[in-house]
Amino acid sequence: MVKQTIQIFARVKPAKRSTAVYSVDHDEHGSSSVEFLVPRDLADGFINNKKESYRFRFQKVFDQGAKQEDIFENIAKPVADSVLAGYNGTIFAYGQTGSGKTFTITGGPERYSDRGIIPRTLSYLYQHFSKDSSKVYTAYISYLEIYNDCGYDLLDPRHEAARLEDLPKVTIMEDPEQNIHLKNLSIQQSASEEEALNLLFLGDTNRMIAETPMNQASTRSHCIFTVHLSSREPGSATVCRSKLHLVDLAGSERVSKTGVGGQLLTEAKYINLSLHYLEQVIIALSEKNRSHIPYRNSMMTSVLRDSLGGNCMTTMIATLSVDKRNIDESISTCRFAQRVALIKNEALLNEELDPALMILRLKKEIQSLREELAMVTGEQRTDQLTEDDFHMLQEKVALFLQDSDPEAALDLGPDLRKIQHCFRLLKGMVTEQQCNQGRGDEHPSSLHQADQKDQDCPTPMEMKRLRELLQQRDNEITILVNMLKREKKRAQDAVSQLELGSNGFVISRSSYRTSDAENAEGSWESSNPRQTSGSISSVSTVPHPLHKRREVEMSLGRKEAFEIFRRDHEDRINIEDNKALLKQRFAEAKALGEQVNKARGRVNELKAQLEQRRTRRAAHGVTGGTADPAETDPVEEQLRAQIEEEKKNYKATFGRLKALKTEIEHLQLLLERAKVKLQKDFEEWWSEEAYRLQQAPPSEGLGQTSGWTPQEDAPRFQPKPLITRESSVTSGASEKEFPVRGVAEPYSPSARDLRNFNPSLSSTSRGSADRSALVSQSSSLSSELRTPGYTESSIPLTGDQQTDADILAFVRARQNLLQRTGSSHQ
Ligand SMILES: Nc1ncnc2c1ncn2[C@@H]1O[C@H](COP(=O)(O)OP(=O)(O)OP(=O)(O)O)[C@@H](O)[C@H]1O
Repeated sequence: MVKQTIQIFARVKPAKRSTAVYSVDHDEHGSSSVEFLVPRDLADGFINNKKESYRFRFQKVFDQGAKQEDIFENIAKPVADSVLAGYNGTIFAYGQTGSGKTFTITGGPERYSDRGIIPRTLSYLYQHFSKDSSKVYTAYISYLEIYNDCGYDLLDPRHEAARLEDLPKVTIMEDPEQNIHLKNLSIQQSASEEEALNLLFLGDTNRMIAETPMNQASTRSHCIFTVHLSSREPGSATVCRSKLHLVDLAGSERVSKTGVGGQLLTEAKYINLSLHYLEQVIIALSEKNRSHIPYRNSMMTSVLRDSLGGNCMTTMIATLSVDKRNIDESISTCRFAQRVALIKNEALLNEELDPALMILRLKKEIQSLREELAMVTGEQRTDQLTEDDFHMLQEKVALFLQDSDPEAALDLGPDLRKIQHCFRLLKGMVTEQQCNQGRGDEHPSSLHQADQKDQDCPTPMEMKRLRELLQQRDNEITILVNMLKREKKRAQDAVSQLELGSNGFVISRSSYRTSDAENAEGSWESSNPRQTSGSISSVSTVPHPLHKRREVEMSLGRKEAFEIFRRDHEDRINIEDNKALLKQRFAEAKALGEQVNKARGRVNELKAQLEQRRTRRAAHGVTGGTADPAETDPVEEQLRAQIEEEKKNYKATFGRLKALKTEIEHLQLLLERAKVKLQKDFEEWWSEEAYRLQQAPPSEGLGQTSGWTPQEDAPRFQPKPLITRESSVTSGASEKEFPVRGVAEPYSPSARDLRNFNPSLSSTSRGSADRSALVSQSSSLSSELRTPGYTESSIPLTGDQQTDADILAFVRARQNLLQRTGSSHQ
């Protein structure tokens, strides 16, 4: 058992604006402290120039310049090492919104070097698995989001979540031993780093997709990424199981400061409530003699119960923002950390016997005991030995006696009849020898005769010995039968234990959600997951998380709009940079691949030369040449040295290629995610604009300056599920007003609507100025429709073939009419 207080670290986020007065000091013991100097309030009308100083001690404080690599090396690596050694580990980030929790735990979305603790730890763990051949490792991953005290499974494999509520709901269950079970949380096997990263990106993407402007999940929810690890030495029945929780908590700011209302206030209350409960748990734990710790008050504290005051090595990272306006929040984050540092955990090595392996072992033991028992009782062989058997046994005994080796054994197999017969033979020989010694050697008799005689008239001494032997055998049989019974009972117990799943693991055994409480309990992995119930075996490989999302079908106009939206999107530069980097990395990988192949080719070539050289030397020796085969050949030596050199070369290049592959995969995932985000932003913008046009009064809407009536231009749309405004969408008025089909059809703002639109502003923060710009562009579109020079591509189309055909027919008819009446140029 390792007793350890929770380790606390602080990280200061790089500041853009003017910062408060603060300093970071490192002492000679390796720990550091951060100090804030805050001006005293203006009091009683006179200026007090004194400053209040707040100093907080941490294991280490990482100032603004700290790299992700430093954070991993100093904070995450030691925790990962203890998880590999079989202890549970938790790292959680705590701090106000925007202070860098997600950046620290998951990483930034732009650069490979911005990878956070999760991807780096996964890399480290899988590298360790491949290096350590003394153990067999298995890793499973789960990703839980807690929002408004409800749990959601972020690894939902259906990839269709448009809202958080679409994700499977995870609930907490507690067994009589007070172990927490998370029902409906999928735990997916991950055989490689790539699969694990795919799962991380799948979870992050589900989180992002489910996020709406009303629910900025990253800010308002807690996320727990867990690696469930099991390891065992080959053939051993002892399994080491450990868990690593990497936790990104919700923003810790106080409600009063956030100035929120309505739905947001409810959410903020929940966040603050759960962080308040976290604080209560931490206060209770840091107080001596407190028997009740209020874990059950919130889902988050229930899930993290082991990490706080339990069987876990826990580390907290306090993320600090040193902007002037955030200084009080940073101070309260530091205060929280100081309390956390008082909590003592007791981490245990999570070793247990694998029931399945135990059963196998016991079965083997039972089988060998059965054989032994059968041998002792001879119960399985009731038939008589044949003449041939007698003959063969006689020969064996003779050979055994002739063998001068004192260790020589008489191998008769588990057959009591044969053993007894041989004993009789040997006894006869001994008796005969004794008789001969008494009477001289005048009556040598055959072994068989001795056997007969022995059987006919046993001496009293022999009788006594035989009785003793019989008694001994009876005792042996009783002992063996008892042992057998005991083993059988143990095996049965182990089977029932396996069925009950009564080990210390607290997460549902089946990979995908289980529908009943029974299935939710028990071990999350058996020695052979493919044989367990549930579908854990079916998820050994993870499809690319983002490819499975349904492609949004776009009309031509919408595609054009999307192109412009993309061109002007704030992420475009990053995307382009990453694309260029990816291209460069691909080229490097190609070159390295060629180098690897060349090095391999050279090794093979040198090996062939070496072989040839050896053959030639051998042939030379055979044909009477002078070369001494024992003598070292300098050419051969040189070839060997060259091979070694090339091999080193090959290994180094191959290592670089492997690292490059990881980087390429990461970049690809970043690009995929950026693509999904872009698509999502576009959809949101599109729905919002269509909605706004729908709501706009005629004077503001289309057709104000044209002969194209407002009714004709009234936009129709079907909003995306991310923003639900069904009530306004289905307003009867707009349905009636549409003259072409008489039913509400989706409306697509034309690409022209977007020409001067600046998507660098998020859909939520975009101001009304942009919207009116857009509206005026949209209205100019109607005037185009009046002119004979318009092209069909400039007409707002819906993407629905039939509707578009109707619109175009209507526009053509209208133009014909205008031409005929001579009003086309009015
Ligand atoms: N150490 C850092 N170096 C560079 N950029 C950072 C750093 N920390 C945070 N950032 C940037 O600051 C912004 C906010 O960070 P982040 O999203 O990690 O904050 P957070 O604490 O997780 O916020 P929330 O509570 O809303 O989830 C992001 O754009 C992030 O990339």
